[in-house]
Amino acid sequence: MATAPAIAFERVCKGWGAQPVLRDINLAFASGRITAIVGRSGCGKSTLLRLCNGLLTPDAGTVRVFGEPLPAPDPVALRRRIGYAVQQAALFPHLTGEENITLVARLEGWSAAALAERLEKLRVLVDLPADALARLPFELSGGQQQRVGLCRALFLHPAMLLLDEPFAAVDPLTRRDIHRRLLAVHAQEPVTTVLVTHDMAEALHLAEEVVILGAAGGPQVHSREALRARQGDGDAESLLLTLMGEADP
Ligand SMILES: Nc1ncnc2c1ncn2[C@@H]1O[C@H](COP(=O)(O)OP(=O)(O)OP(=O)(O)O)[C@@H](O)[C@H]1O
Repeated sequence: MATAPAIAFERVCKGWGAQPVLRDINLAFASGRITAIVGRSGCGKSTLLRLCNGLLTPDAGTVRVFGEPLPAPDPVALRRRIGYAVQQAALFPHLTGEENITLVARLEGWSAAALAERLEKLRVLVDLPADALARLPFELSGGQQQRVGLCRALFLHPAMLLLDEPFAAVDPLTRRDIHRRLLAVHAQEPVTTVLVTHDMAEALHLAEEVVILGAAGGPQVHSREALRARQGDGDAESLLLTLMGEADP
């Protein structure tokens, strides 16, 4: 029997005032995969992501997460199963790296030993220097803040990871390193991941499936394999950009 998708959008509409943003969206995100969402600025990528964790509610249609329609009976419990990381990391400025990463687990009453074990595992996986844990966010580099944000999003063993341009603000070399780390984490803990990005290379490097949002006929879903087969490795990024342009309503 086929497994249910981790997230399913069924005829979902969302807008602001009279301005429709997402119209009649049907989409499914497979469990355990990384999917990238690309599309022109303002086409509704972040809106779509926030519909996945119930931060926003659709005007019409249904969002199902782990097979259950939102709103979940216990939205806080649902959100704790979903890691969420955004651009600039959005860390609590008055908490150290460690405190940021472990905050919710401490609220949940994890033992000191369990906290320490999980923290060390993630710290090593994302290659965060041990001394960075004791520092406040303003004392960390942008790349270290991103790593702290990633550890925080992953700490509770989420069933789903939502990443909203989390690597946009770091230099290309650091970004490449964090990509490597994210793939290493994903190999060990294959969590369903939805990544919003403007970076076509990032989308193709990290995701097996790329969704172009904002097309007149609805979202276009492309497998990385098919994109590479059509255009060869080097040019898959250009192909994706061309498809995005063609998809303009
Ligand atoms: N809280 C809000 N109130 C009113 N309008 C909003 C709100 N949030 C988003 N919008 C509008 O909805 C549209 C989609 O926004 P969204 O942030 O989802 O786009 P995006 O594709 O992620 O954009 P970008 O690539 O620039 O980050 C935009 O026109 C935005 O101005």
